[in-house]
Amino acid sequence: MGGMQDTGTHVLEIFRAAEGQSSRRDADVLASWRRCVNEHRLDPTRHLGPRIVTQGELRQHRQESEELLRTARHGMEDLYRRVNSMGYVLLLANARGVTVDAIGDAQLDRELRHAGLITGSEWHERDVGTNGVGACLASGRAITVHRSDHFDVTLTPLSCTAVPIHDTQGNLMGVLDLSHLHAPQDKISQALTLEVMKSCARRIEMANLVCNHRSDWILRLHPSPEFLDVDPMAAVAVGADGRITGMTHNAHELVNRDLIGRPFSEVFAHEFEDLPVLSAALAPVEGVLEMQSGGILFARAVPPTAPPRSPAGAVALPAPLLAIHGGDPAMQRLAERAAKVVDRKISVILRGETGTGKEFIARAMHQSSRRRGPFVAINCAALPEALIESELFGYVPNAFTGAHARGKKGLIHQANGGTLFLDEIGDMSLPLQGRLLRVLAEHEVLPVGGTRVEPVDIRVISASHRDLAAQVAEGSFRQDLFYRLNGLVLDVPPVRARADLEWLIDRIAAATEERIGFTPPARQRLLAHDWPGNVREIINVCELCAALCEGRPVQPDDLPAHIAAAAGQPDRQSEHELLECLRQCRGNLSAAARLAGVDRSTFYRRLHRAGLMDRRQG
Ligand SMILES: Nc1ncnc2c1ncn2[C@@H]1O[C@H](COP(=O)(O)OP(=O)(O)OP(=O)(O)O)[C@@H](O)[C@H]1O
Repeated sequence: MGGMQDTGTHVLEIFRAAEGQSSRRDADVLASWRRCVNEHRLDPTRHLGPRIVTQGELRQHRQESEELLRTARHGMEDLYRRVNSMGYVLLLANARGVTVDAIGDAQLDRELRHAGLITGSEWHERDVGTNGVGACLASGRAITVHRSDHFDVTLTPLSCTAVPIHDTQGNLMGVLDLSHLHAPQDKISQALTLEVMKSCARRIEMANLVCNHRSDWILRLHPSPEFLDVDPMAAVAVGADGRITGMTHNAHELVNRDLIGRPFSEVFAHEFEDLPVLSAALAPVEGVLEMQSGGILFARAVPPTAPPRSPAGAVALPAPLLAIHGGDPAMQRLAERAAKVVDRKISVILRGETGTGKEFIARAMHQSSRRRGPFVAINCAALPEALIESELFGYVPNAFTGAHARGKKGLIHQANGGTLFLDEIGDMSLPLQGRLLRVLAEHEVLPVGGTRVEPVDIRVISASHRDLAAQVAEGSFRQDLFYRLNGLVLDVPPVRARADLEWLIDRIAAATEERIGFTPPARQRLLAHDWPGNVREIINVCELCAALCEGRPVQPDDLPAHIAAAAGQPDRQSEHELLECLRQCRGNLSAAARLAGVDRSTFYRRLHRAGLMDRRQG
């Protein structure tokens, strides 16, 4: 990268600013510099550069950011079309600062890679110093980090304009960043970019609100009437019970008070029943809405486009749990039961074969809960016996030969305020089971070599592919620990028993970097394959296809031979046999499946394969 700032001058300016000297830099940039020096203890003389996460980590980040990716993609493409060939790259980072999507000029590929402006780069301010994504995440505000505003001198040729994207509940979902590799010296050159980016984020949030709140009234808001219909400044969603259910971030600023969950009439000086009057059908001119806090806004109400949500008795699932399946009845039941306990002190055991998504579900439960601490996963079978104790419980300074002089926090401590996921709990040794029991019973950890216990607040989700009750009976698992862990048992079905196979394949395909798609014959082969239990096999196939196809749709020939051949296998029951089972059982799917000698999901899949049923039914 050319145009780098002189290191000495740069470092000096940062240190002076961190000491509180006045500066002509923007206040948000100065605040970030100060955080970097005083809180994160970063050294401006060192080249920090973004870490590039592993492929596995990237897949995980993309899966967790599914809603963000879906929400932002259209807006990103639209924006990129306007700045194409102008030396820009558009990045989408999740709330942890990891780039989960990027659109850039293919001709600049080498330069972009060199600068780390690619998917999988991690831009948290704590690691990389002041940068667009990191500073935007830290402040929650739109920002331009222009050239020498960057903390790391090697980033100073760049100009990065980053805007926050919020979900409909007001939580920061991620950051959209437009970076220029060789921006002009003058920061004012980027003023327009900042405004364009803000408007792009606003429209993304607006589209997301409309898409996620089809059953609610949408109220578009603007301080003046001219833009109300074409580009409203903000919007809120109002549910059938008259309470505000969602908003775009600007609504919060426009109305200047908390909105989510509040009755409409508490925020505005109008009754919920008045909303139809503000709808376009009844009011050819925009309505004037008075706020309870004083002041007025122009408003246009759009009626619901879908029937009301949550019929009596149905559980409203939080988004992360909603995203663990695509209509499989057993998974739906699992998600509903899980949703009921996410914020309770009930221990959960996830039971299922290896690779069925136990950790994936545990993460979704953590994300659905109110716990703000981290999710820490421990594979009890993979930790080396000699290390397991110090890894779990930590140790005090110089606790044993080779120990770190400053001591170390254990994994249990790291999960404080969050969720501890204990995978393969059945493989834990009996002595360690005893120590874990103490942590769970007393809510405190005793580090190795220590004499003072430290309090911890953790929620435990454990997983096992073994039968823990049988292990208790044979004496290899402590009964008292079993009772502590065994609150709610959730059985995770293997892939072969899932009725949402097509959804699962599409979801995993969409999470590949190339976002692969399948031609109809390839899709048919994939659906006809008898998958084993492990989701990882689908991941492997999708990644292989992504590598082989380089962006074009996947053909049957691109699939591994055993899958490409699947459609010709004669293992299927004939259409006649399937229909006969159904007829004998008067259309009762479960009974027909029993009659055919298979489980319900397999029977259902066979019906689908034989073209006798739409996969979305049933
Ligand atoms: N519903 C899903 N959608 C997309 N990917 C999934 C889903 N469920 C699981 N996966 C992916 O499948 C892989 C295996 O899942 P996970 O590690 O959660 O399984 P596990 O049951 O905990 O495995 P193990 O028993 O080996 O620890 C992971 O990469 C995970 O991200």
